[in-house]
Amino acid sequence: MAEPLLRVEKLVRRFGGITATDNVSLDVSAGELHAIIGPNGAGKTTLISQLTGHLEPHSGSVSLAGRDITYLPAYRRCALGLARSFQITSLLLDFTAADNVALAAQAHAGTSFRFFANARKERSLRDAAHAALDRVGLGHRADVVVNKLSHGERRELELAVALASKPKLLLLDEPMAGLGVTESQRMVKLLQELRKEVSIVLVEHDMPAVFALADRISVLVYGRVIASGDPAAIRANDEVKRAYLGDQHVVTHHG
Ligand SMILES: Nc1ncnc2c1ncn2[C@@H]1O[C@H](COP(=O)(O)OP(=O)(O)OP(=O)(O)O)[C@@H](O)[C@H]1O
Repeated sequence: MAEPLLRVEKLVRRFGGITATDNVSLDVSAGELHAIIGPNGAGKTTLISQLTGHLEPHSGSVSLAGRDITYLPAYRRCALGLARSFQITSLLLDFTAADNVALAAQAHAGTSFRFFANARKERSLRDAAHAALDRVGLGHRADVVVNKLSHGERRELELAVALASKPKLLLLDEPMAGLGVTESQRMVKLLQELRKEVSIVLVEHDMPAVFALADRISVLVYGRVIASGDPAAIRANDEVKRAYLGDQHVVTHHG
């Protein structure tokens, strides 16, 4: 079998007496959309932070395309093709949508933020920014200051920012959070498009969205993966039903 794009092995991270990720292991193949679900406090964000390099594990390992990245700093992982879209917005509110993406493209290209004036003018950065904005359907809003964008548009812009580094693997932490029904349907459609080009790890509480999008789902409860499988297997898993899905209305109206 081909080597997975991402391999997580026995990742342990404690906070005082809490084991936030407790021997978490999972594989993500190239082209896969792998969702991670679980109740509040299950360790999803802690897991993502260890994948991006914002948090060090106490033990275990993470490898990307066969390379051990467990202790690489975040910027080196980004250069290797890992991008994260944050649960809490990291956009520059007084800058335009295009500026935000151009800056991300510039950071990826390795040039200093001191030369931001150039990010605006530099043709290749501007083109990369517009291409990323087009991919998320925000091309027509390129020159709008982030402050004037709607919440849904900001979420889309965060995706464009993440795409600016041309990632192999995109880590998305609750992209649907705070979106209304129409906006989250748009986000699902957008992710359905993006997943054709980039592998995705998706942490999300919106179960209809997860079940509409995922190839595979891992369920975290108290820091442990209690099940991993395709959506049908997860939906039918008794332990998952007991621990998490319970009576939740798991339908696929985003389909
Ligand atoms: N910096 C920290 N210091 C202390 N405890 C932490 C820290 N970060 C997370 N925790 C604890 O680790 C556990 C896992 O938290 P985490 O935020 O990873 O869960 P989550 O599944 O992402 O939750 P949510 O769905 O609410 O975002 C929780 O018990 C949390 O209180």
